Amino acid sequence: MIGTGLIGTSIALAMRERGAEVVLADRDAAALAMAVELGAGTALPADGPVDEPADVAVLAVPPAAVAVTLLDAQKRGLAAVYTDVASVKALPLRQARELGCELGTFVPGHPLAGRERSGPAAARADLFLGRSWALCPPPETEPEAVEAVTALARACGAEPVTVGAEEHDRAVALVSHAPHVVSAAVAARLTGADDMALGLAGQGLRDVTRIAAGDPKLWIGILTGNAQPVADVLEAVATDLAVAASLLRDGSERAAAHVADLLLRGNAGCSRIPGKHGGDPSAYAVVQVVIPDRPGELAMIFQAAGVAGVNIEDVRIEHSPGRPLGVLEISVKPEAARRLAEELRSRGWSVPGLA
Ligand SMILES: NC(=O)c1ccc[n+]([C@@H]2O[C@H](COP(=O)([O-])OP(=O)(O)OC[C@H]3O[C@@H](n4cnc5c(N)ncnc54)[C@H](O)[C@@H]3O)[C@@H](O)[C@H]2O)c1
Ligand SMILES: O=C(O)C(=O)C[C@]1(C(=O)O)C=C[C@@H](O)C=C1
Repeated sequence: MIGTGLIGTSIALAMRERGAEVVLADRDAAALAMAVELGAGTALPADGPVDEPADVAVLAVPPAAVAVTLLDAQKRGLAAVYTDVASVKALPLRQARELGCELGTFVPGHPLAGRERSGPAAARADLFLGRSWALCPPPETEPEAVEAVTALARACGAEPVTVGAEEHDRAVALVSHAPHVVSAAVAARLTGADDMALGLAGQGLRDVTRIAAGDPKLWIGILTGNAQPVADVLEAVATDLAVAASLLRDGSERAAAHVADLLLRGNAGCSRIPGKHGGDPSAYAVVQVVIPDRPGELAMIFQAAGVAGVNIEDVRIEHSPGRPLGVLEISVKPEAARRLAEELRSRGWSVPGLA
């Protein structure tokens, strides 16, 4: 593993859980030491060739560092197969080609999972469970190399998806990169907000701005590395926003109907975002349980689900800090929803829906 930040350490931890031997490197000694301390693997000697090449070397460094890191790793003979995890794919591949890297053993990759925090301390072995992992091998890549990286992605619990580098970049401009900029633009409005306004912030603002907390240094590399596709999406979003603003100023009923059209298109777009397993999000039923803010409450609810023989597919907690109650939303197979609701009611919890 070269690069022991959030993604590199998360992959290393996931592979360690599956019993793999992992060797780690990072130019930042503190990041490397933390990853070793977390049990992600052992440190690779700083330079020179290695006695025994690894099966796969993962380059988990910023997009602009991928090609030079690949060249260096290949010169050292670190592994049989190489992959990276950068959020953009055409740029590192083009740079790798220009630098004369060996492309037969290189499988550009991108796990579609992450966090708004950087560094090894934020790493999680379960980060990739149920997520897509894009693989963008160029024509030169050997099938055995693709197979090895496919197996790595699967071992981390992800679902490999093979796609061309340019097509990948256009897709993530829409589903990841432009949304990041939009989130940042909303959050940026808050810098001058007064404390009273900020005190009124609810979950909506937190949902829209979570990713805006991401590392600007990493993100500027991602955005400039995928500039044209991101700019295309941002221009379309900006047009929608400008039209909505001028319609709201207009204030007429006809104008309100046009704004409502944007909101309806928003609903339609939301409903197209796949659920946890990449399937139809409506495939699960949601059981809502009112929970008192007491220690042990969640454990008891999960135990009750186990007693009822109900597999929990996903959970989410809605609660306003400082309030004594919250709502636990448990996603289950539709046929199990009523059984779970009855079990929870029989144990004294309030389950308002599913009469
Ligand atoms: N953060 C996310 O949500 C996310 C998700 C998927 C993919 N990615 C991609 O994963 C890669 C790593 O991102 P991260 O979030 O783990 O960042 P990070 O900042 O947590 O970690 C990056 C690590 O790479 C190291 N590094 C930088 N240049 C290096 C070099 N030349 N040689 C060796 N080490 C070097 C840094 O010291 C750092 O420890 C990026 O390419 C990013 O686009 C990020
Ligand atoms: O969930 C987050 O915090 C992320 O930023 C993850 C996210 C994404 O947009 O989904 C961000 C960039 C990566 O390349 C892959 C995943």
